[in-house]
Amino acid sequence: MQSITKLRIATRKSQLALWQAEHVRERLMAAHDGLEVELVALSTKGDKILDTPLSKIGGKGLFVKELEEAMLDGRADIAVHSMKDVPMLFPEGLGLSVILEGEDPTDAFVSNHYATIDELPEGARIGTASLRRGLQLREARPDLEILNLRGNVQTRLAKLDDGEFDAIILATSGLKRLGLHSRIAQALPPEVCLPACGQGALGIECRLHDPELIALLTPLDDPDTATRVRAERAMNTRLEGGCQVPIAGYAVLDAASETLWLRGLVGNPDGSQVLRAEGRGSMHEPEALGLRVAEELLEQGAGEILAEVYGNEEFGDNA
Ligand SMILES: NCc1[nH]cc(CCC(=O)O)c1CC(=O)O
Repeated sequence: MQSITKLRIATRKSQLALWQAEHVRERLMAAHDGLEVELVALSTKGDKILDTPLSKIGGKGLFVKELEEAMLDGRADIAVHSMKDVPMLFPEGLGLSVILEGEDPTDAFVSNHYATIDELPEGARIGTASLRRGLQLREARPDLEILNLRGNVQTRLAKLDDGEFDAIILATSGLKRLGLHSRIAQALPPEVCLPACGQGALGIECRLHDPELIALLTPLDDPDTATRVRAERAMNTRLEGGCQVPIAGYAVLDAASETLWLRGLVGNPDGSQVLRAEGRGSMHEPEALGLRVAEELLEQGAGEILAEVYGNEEFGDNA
């Protein structure tokens, strides 16, 4: 017998966050007859401060802290996160309970004038605040001018439409969720732009000592996506990747052979040094594979590159 009759979801107020929370609300109501689910919309530090590079505001989990406080003091029961924004460590008592089926994990090239990144003319202006995206773009096209671009998805699109940029890069998943498929000029293949760890996947955070609540959430879990994300996050954790780092990690699951293929990348922001490593391993041991790929990157000098980035004030967004 299910005794929880009402659940509150803490969410940020951006359209994408609201879409994601609403999606989980509908999934939960479909899984549990008569369950009432309510959204509790909160402003986070990362949403309020838009004129400063994220690195200067400081603190990991700029977008999740307020949501976690709401769960800890009982104003909310769960929080829905884009997995790529979720820090590696959780406050005492909280943790991830389920990972939902993932959307397309790629990055999207978005432009009003050019169909692909290769069509961009020499010296074109491209907007992104992500070190990960910036360094891979520089590597592919050293001639491009890479400019800082912050704000939520709609703000970023508005800046593109105002002519500030010839193109911008956004997560394909975010655009699809918001019904903005038509904005995607080109889904960048992982060979051109390896996605962020956890990109495209949603996770639910909750109080871990609440078995009844966790049982209620379990039907939403997608084990294949969870496996993929666990490998990517294990790699990120070993590299001590916070959220504002030039690290990419992308795992692909082959269910038939029960193997996982993980590719990782670390680079310095100007793209002058880009390290890559990859590995295959059992889908039953995703963390072991993540560790192995991380170790290979560290052997190539990833630690030195990251130490330099962490010591530098200028680094940017986590996308
Ligand atoms: N950094 C912001 C952010 N966090 C999650 C997404 C949506 C994609 C996802 O679910 O991973 C986005 C937007 C973007 O990167 O364009």
